[in-house]
Amino acid sequence: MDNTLHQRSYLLELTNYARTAPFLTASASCALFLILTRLWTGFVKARRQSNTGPPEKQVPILPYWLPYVGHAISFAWSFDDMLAYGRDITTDGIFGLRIMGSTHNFVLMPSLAKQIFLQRPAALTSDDFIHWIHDKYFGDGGAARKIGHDNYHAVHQTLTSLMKEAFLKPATDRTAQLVEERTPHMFTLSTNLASQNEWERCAGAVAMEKSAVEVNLFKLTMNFVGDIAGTVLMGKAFLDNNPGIMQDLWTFDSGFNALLTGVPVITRGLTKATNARARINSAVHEWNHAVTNMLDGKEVDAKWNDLSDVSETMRLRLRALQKVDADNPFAIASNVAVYWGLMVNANKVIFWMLLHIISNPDLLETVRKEIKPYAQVTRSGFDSLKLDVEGLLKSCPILKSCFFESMRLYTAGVSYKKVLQNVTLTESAEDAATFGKPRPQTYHIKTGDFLIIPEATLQTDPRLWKDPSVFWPERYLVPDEKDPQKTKVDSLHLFAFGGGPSVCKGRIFAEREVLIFVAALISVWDFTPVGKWTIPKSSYNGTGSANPKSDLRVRMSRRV
Ligand code: HEM
Repeated sequence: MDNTLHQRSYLLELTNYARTAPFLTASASCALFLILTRLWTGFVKARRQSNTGPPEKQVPILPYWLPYVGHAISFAWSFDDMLAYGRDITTDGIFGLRIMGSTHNFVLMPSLAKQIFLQRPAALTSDDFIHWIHDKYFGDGGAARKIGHDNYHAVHQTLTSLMKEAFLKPATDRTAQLVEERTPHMFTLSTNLASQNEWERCAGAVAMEKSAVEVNLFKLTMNFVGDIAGTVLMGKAFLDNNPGIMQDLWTFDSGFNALLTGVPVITRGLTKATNARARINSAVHEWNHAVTNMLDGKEVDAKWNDLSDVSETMRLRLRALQKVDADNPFAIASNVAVYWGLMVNANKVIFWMLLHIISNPDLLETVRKEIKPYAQVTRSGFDSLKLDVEGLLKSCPILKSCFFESMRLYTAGVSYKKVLQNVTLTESAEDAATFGKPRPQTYHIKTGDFLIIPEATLQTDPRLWKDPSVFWPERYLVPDEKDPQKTKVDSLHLFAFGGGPSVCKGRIFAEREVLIFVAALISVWDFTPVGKWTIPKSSYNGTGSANPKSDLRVRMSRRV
């Protein structure tokens, strides 16, 4: 009785105090609430983290301070730091973040990633993620969502044509032909800037003594590759009629992260990105109409007279868009997405791979020796470079291994899936041992959660890759089981192109493109640094492939 009275008077005293100092009381209550949330979520994580408990368990979620909001702020601030932190503090194959009321499970083990790739689209879908990108980044105003599941997929499935011969053969042949024609004659060095090729103008090309040329290597690579790749996908007329389109694309790409948040335009950079997007969308809108009319046998404006070189995939997409009677915002965003996907990944990988090879004299010599039979250079006028693409793809293991290593270090793809049906994932014994766990464990992922494979986090995990920050050209050369005297190239646990139904459909072409450009450039040109060789730090506009934080100036001179 005495005790109860004592408690009541204490409560009364507390209430009176709160009335006299409401601000202080509210602040103290908030702080207490946050601390309790942090303690409780920390406790739950520690329990779930246990590697010695039952083999089946729920995903450990990193502790957080704010209910509902969870990790949203730190994730938006720097998602790669957040993911690296999550990876480094857990031995599990998966960890969770709470973001605005939903659970996002990040997968760290290759064996779990492979199981995710095997799930049917009825269990996991990327649609929500893709629709969000279409809405916020490509600016379709939600058209991809509104057009309905069946219509959306009727258009989407045309992407598989990127992996079929009807696209691949002409696209590879055209790329090789343009690279052969242009690589030995990259520079006009005209004193009139307007007469220069776009890539030399953008690269600030300057003629030096002994017929050397000084350029900014990243800008040169982006624009030289972009011009050819864009021509191969969309046809020459698209670039001829839109001379500023590539520069607009780089500006648009630089706004990826910011546009994706959907925050209204506030900075100058974002305004520039939005304006560039408007110009790209308008160019693709006009092109969509011209090519559709051409396919229908209708008359087209004289400037679109020759559309015979539009790629098979883009023709199929325009037919599919016509069939589902797509409105303009959906038709535009659908085709801009493919053009953008083609333009902002492979050329960056080419830059990094080229730089690692040319800045390492021993590696350069080895690769040149390996590719020599498949990249022949002579001084004979315009026919001075001949590429054997088949040979480059199949008989140049070091070149291919350098490609994988560049992908590992300089791409950050993300496979983002919503869980439509409960999913169970089990770690392999090998992965569990690699992560230092006494045994593999199984996780149950609930409907409504998200499952994400952050490729860059896996690609730089020291448990999976020895010296993960080192560019190691021979990393993927493994003994051939059929003939132990020989080595073969194995991509190991590299999933830079994602996997499962949403896997990168451009991956076969991308590999060909990268090997063709790198082989051609190092066969025709010698590169020396202005100053000394440095590998710049990399940064991402979001996911995708890395940009260098600074460009680097090099001198190029013809070898033969
Ligand atoms: C080295 C260069 C490239 C890298 C690293 C890369 C990476 C990726 C990744 C990580 C995805 C998402 C996969 C997933 O959700 O699991 C993707 C999707 C895609 N990529 Fe690539 N990509 C590259 C080059 C290309 C090229 C040259 C094209 C040609 C057009 C292309 C077209 C696409 C398309 C259309 C998709 C969407 C697939 C779908 O939703 O079904 N990519 N890419």
